[in-house]
Amino acid sequence: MVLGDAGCEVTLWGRRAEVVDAVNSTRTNPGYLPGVELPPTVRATTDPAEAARGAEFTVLAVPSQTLRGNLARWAPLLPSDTVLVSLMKGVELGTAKRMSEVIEEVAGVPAERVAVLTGPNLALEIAARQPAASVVACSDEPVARRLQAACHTPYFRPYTNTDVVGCELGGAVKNVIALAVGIADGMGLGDNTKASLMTRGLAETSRLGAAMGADAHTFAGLAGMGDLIATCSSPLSRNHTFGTNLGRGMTLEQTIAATKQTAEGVKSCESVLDLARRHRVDMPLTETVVEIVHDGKPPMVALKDLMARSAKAERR
Ligand SMILES: NC(=O)C1=CN([C@@H]2O[C@H](COP(=O)(O)OP(=O)(O)OC[C@H]3O[C@@H](n4cnc5c(N)ncnc54)[C@H](O)[C@@H]3O)[C@@H](O)[C@H]2O)C=CC1
Ligand SMILES: O=C(CO)COP(=O)(O)O
Repeated sequence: MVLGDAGCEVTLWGRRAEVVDAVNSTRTNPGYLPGVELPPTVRATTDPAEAARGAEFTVLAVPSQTLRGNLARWAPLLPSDTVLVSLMKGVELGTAKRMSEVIEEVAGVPAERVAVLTGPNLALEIAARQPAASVVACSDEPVARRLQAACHTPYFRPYTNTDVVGCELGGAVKNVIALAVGIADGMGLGDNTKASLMTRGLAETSRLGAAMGADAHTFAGLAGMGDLIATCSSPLSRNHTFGTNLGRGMTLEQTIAATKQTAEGVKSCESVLDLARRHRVDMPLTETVVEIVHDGKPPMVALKDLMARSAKAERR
């Protein structure tokens, strides 16, 4: 919708024929975005070759853990000069790779042909065409500027950045922190607790970023603090809602059953912790989320353990 509103010709690929037909015949996607009118320049197809044909940008927005398998099928169909754009906010389980790294590896393209779009961009608010800012990151700045022009509309304001690592980490780790804040919400805890989790969550994201060569400024920007605030405060966030349900006492199975869409942090908390261990970075909040979500640790016990950690300086 954003690309179409910005004047691009867009071909969406979808795996379900009934969704593709609905988009083409009604110009809406009733299952996901009821009532949102898509621009006339947006069409849909179930044929990936048709979607890829002649694409200046190939925008990838499948759940992170499915990217490798999907892209392996699409890669041979892509134009040789297309720029691949990741909207995904996750880290691959097993490899601990960021989405742009998976793209480079599977599509066999250099980093200059891979870009990332990220920021405080809750889908339902964007679909309502409410004003929002965002970041388009690419190691090749002219490519970032081309993508910026392609998605700039009166309601969507993208800024360029060349720090791909920092932008991707900001997007993936904030989902883990949003789970923690949601859990606190579900436990009935107040704003001091939530602000403390968000701030210390950003501190551990920045520590990981420093170890991985990211620019510290990125975490104070839209891809870091901006997205963290939106996701941790909004009832529209799937990660925040997932955490709230856990904090209210629902089991993991009940919470998964109640979640219709992707809550990336549920899987990525494990791959972020894997990354932290590979880089020898202490990420106590991420570790706590893994313990609650995957090891069944009761949230109240987890919180007590977090608070009982040894006293530290704020900046290390
Ligand atoms: N929804 C949001 O507000 C935002 C989402 N994102 C990111 O975008 C990425 C995708 O998220 P959403 O679109 O919200 O998730 P979603 O769960 O709403 O939708 C993902 C789409 O992929 C399809 N899908 C699911 N499994 C698939 C598979 N194995 N192969 C092919 N297609 C599959 C689904 O049918 C659906 O159409 C995530 O990484 C998320 O973090 C980023 C910014 C905002
Ligand atoms: O990334 C998002 C907003 O920027 C969406 O967050 P959720 O995936 O938690 O809904």
